Amino acid sequence: MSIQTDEWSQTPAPSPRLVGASSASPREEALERALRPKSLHEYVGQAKAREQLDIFIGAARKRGEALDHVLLFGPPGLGKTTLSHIIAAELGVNLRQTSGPVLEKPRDLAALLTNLERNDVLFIDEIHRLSPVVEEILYPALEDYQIDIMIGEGPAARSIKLDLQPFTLVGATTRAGMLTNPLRDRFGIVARLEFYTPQELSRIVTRSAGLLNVPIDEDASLEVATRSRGTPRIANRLLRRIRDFADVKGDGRITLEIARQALKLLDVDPVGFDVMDRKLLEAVIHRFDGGPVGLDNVAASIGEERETIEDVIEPYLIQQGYLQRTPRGRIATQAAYRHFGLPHSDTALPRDGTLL
Ligand SMILES: Nc1ncnc2c1ncn2[C@@H]1O[C@H](COP(=O)(O)OP(=O)(O)OP(=O)(O)O)[C@@H](O)[C@H]1O
Ligand SMILES: [Mg+2]
Repeated sequence: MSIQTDEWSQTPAPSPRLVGASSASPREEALERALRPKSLHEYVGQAKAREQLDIFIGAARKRGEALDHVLLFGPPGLGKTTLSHIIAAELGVNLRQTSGPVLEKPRDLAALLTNLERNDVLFIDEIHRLSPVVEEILYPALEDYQIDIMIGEGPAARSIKLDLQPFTLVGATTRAGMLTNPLRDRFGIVARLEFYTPQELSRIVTRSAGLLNVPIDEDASLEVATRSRGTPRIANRLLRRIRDFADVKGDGRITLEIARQALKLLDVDPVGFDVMDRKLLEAVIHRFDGGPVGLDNVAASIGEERETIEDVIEPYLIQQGYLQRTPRGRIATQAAYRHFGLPHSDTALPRDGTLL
């Protein structure tokens, strides 16, 4: 199996955060690649997605057919890119990788599609950001392994059909809701990736520590796991920073005490919230009286993009029950007040004068 990354796959890096979930510098990305599990067997957690893929991949292999198209969705850093590589590896085929925003013209995608070999995997990251004209090319490609291309110009121009090799599209997105219906309907396998439990993350931390040759105590590994916002990318980043701390302040071994001290220095609080999580919750509580407050107001108030709030910050806060998304806006829950040691006034909740 070979992995080819073409010129189109270089997306601009999002704004860096200390240990945030988004992809960061090329160096961070290289380290991330080194820690990536290479087989379904090594891939921790996501039992449902793993089981599904295991069966469908096995069946496709047995029949020598292309796997059905796969859509992976979920918050950043949960393992979508990792899983796409694993799918190609398990199928024993090539992986071609690109992303929605860099496929500007139909011919960019056509060139990729016509170069695919039989049963190859085409991975399109951020597939919700495909332009409509490019998406149009994709429909017949996905359905009948065919594309229509224009030959010539002016009155002599004509459209011809080109046959493609059977292939599997793996699409990844942080927002399934932003996919058009016709595109979403063309995926036979849809896997939603969930936040990981501390136990699962602890296995990932221990595995990564082994690969990095860092001795780590079991309780320290669980501590890092508990404070990683349910996200393997964050767990691995924290591990690397704590390793530096252990080298300088200790003898290189990550003990519970070393982990705690390092996490404090990294400004990661006991439940794993980072600076941005706290900033958002505190804004809703203090500036908007606990909410409901609209997303634009929150964004302006903390100086962060709407998309970053929706894709990166909010999902974990909502999943953990600190924030609620309602039609009238965001509301800080009792748990959020408790987290900051503040009294929660229930009477403040129905803001429109109605009583519960
Ligand atoms: N199930 C897993 N088991 C072990 N490690 C994992 C798992 N999932 C992810 N990781 C680790 O987390 C890192 C981030 O995963 P990955 O890049 O696949 O996330 P992503 O969902 O593609 O994120 P983004 O939305 O930002 O593209 C990987 O480098 C990998 O080491
Ligand atoms: Mg990715």
